Amino acid sequence: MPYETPQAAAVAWLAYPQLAPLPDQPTLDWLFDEGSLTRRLTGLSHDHFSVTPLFEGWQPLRDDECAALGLRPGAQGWVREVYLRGHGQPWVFARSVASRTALERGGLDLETLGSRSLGELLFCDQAFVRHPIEVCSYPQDWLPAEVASAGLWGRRSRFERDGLDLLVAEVFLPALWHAAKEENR
Ligand SMILES: C=C(O[C@@H]1C=C(C(=O)O)C=C[C@H]1O)C(=O)O
Repeated sequence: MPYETPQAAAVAWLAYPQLAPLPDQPTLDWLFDEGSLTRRLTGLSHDHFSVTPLFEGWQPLRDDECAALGLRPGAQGWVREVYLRGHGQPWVFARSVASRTALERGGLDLETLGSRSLGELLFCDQAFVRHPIEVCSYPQDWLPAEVASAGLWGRRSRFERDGLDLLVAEVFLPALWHAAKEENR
């Protein structure tokens, strides 16, 4: 199951100009990097990168997701939740969603993605345009229990191709920050 929660956990997604105080530079550098996170993690892990699906299925999307995708509240969508792992450790929790109507119009098969990275698909297809990244302190209740903790940075952005919108949210877990620090020592 995805980590369904009361919608009340209000989440404030902020674009870069709205962010005050700013986090430190290494954090900003990860949060607002517009390149493929899959590729960056593959590099950081020296090719010991993997994707583990946690949940994939149709669900009513959360209110903040419907708002970002311009859908009515409670609209159905495809939900894919995964860990992006380095050396087998969960480094990032990612949740990607798209509306059922947009997916049914065609062109993107998320159901058969499995442990292949969605990032490869998005970044290999030049037609996808990435919209500006927004960040938040990700609600603890929306994380899998084994990594749930308050105050973790999350980010999201919309990838768009011919009217098909995919909203990708990524939450940076403590093991990622640890690995990134080690790399810079
Ligand atoms: C958007 C990207 O794709 C990543 C891969 C995902 C997946 O396979 O489900 C989910 C979110 C992303 O972190 C990326 O690599 O930048």
